Amino acid sequence: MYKHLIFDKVKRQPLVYRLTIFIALFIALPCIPTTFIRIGQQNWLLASVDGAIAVFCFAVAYCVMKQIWQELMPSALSALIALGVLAVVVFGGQEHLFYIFPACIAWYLLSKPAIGLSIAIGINIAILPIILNYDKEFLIAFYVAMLPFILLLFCSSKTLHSHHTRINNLATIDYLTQAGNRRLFQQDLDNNIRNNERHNIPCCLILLDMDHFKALNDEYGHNIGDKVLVSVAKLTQQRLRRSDSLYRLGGEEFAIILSHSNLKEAVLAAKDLKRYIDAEQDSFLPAFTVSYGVSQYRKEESAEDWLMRTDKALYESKEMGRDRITVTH
Ligand SMILES: Nc1nc2c(ncn2[C@@H]2O[C@H](COP(=O)(O)OP(=O)(O)OP(=O)(O)O)[C@@H](O)[C@H]2O)c(=O)[nH]1
Repeated sequence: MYKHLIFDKVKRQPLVYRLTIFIALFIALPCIPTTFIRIGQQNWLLASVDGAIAVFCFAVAYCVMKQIWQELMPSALSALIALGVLAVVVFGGQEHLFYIFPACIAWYLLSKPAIGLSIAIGINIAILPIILNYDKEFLIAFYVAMLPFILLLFCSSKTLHSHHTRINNLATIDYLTQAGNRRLFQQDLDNNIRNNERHNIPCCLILLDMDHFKALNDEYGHNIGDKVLVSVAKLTQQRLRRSDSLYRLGGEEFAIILSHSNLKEAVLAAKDLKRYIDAEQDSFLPAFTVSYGVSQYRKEESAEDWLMRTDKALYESKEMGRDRITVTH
């Protein structure tokens, strides 16, 4: 019964944690009998090294399972790897090689991949002269045993990468239109301002706001309204250059940051976009128009001031009758 409870707990962990628990147990379990064998041989040094490794790995598995002390894990694993290298180099315990590599992989899984990989490669190169003195059969057995871990490394790096991309998308992409969200907009706006201040790279902003969207929603329903929003984002994305990015600021308001563009180029881009959106609308959806505000970043202006200035231009478009572009200089 208790066994099942533990198994269930492990099964509920994310894949990366499950792999780490597996690796920690893979290292810990063989260390128990070897500790007793060393005690029998009265080899106290290696007995304490093996005992320490077993305790260490059980502690790592426990902490990962309980998801506690995560921030201590890289240090714990570093200590484990150091202990392994010490055992190999100083005491000549060649079987300790078997956990250095998995421990590096656990390091890689739990922390930054680049650091984990560098440690794994660095340690393997460092202990190469010692390994080369071992007999051939041992080396073949060692690398064959390590093969599943190398495969694990590749599989887990793919999983980690896709997890990372998913989390990043959830945090920065608008779920409806797949444009960047307001948080990403704020970040990119700051980055563009920094680039302008440091390298004098011009950047522009276009704000877009759907006209009479409330009326469209009221007449055709919220679902059709959503489809219109998706369609606006799609048409806009089709027209943007690689260096331009689209964001949904909320409701029916969008923004485009044009990195590397001056005001003249931004006005041309806005006119071209307006023409395209007006001409290419989906015939299955109700017709709509959009108002625009265009501006270029002015030196030493804050992000809020720049946004407010562009918003004023957009407001002017609305005031003047909508379905038009207003430029602020
Ligand atoms: N379908 C849909 N509607 C939304 C969404 N977010 C906001 N809206 C609606 O967008 C409408 C915006 O209305 P207003 O701010 O009055 O703007 P408007 O009717 O476009 O008028 P003007 O901007 O002055 O032309 C509101 O009715 C909101 O409910 C959304 O995600 N989907």
